[in-house]
Amino acid sequence: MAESFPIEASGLNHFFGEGEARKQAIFDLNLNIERGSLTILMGPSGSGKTTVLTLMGCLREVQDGSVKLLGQELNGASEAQLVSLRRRLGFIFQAHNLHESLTAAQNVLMGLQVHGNANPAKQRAAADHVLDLVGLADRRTYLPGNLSGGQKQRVAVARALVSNPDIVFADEPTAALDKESGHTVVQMLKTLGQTRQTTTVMVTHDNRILEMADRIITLEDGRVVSDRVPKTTL
Ligand SMILES: Nc1ncnc2c1ncn2[C@@H]1O[C@H](COP(=O)(O)OP(=O)(O)OP(=O)(O)O)[C@@H](O)[C@H]1O
Repeated sequence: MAESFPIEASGLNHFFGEGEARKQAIFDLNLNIERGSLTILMGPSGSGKTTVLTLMGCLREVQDGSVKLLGQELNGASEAQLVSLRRRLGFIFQAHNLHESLTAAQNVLMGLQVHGNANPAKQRAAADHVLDLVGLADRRTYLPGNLSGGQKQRVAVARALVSNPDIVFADEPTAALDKESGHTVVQMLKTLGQTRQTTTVMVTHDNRILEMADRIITLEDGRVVSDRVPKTTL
């Protein structure tokens, strides 16, 4: 049997507002995303990127059409089904939302909280492992206030990855970073795609990282206007 895609959207529409104020934000989106790939969603402000990311990430209810995530239909899914799916996802946002009073390692451990009462020693080992992966092994006891912007974002990446998610959704993860730190963060996600088959979907305006993607999808006014492979990965 052919393996299914980790993300499949078909005939997806989305609306905001009620009555006269009702406005369609996404129009008939059809998209299959390959396992282990790094896909960038781009497009002008208001084109629907965040709406698509949050629909795919089980953060917004699917109103019309279909989104299948890891084989599970989201349209009509129960809260219990959504909760168990979210445990298989990692999220990285522009505002990294680290807890200022917790060390880097404790912030990363927060990424395992939703996963119940696994062995604390194993959880700490997992947190140390991902901090090592993002090059911050020697900063594990630092508070966010003592880390640079790039280091904080790498802690946020480690927190998203500590549960070994099947899919990572990232919204502008490099916006606050210098070129080198942004490159490091994206390279890390790309490597995970190759080593663990982690699938990443990333919204970005950052032209500096486009060529690192496997696929670039451009939205305009809620529709896909271009779906291409960057020249350098051909
Ligand atoms: N909660 C909301 N209520 C009403 N309209 C919304 C809401 N969220 C988004 N929209 C509208 O839906 C459309 C798509 O918005 P979305 O935030 O997905 O765009 P975007 O491409 O992510 O933009 P940006 O790059 O500015 O973040 C826009 O017209 C926006 O005004």
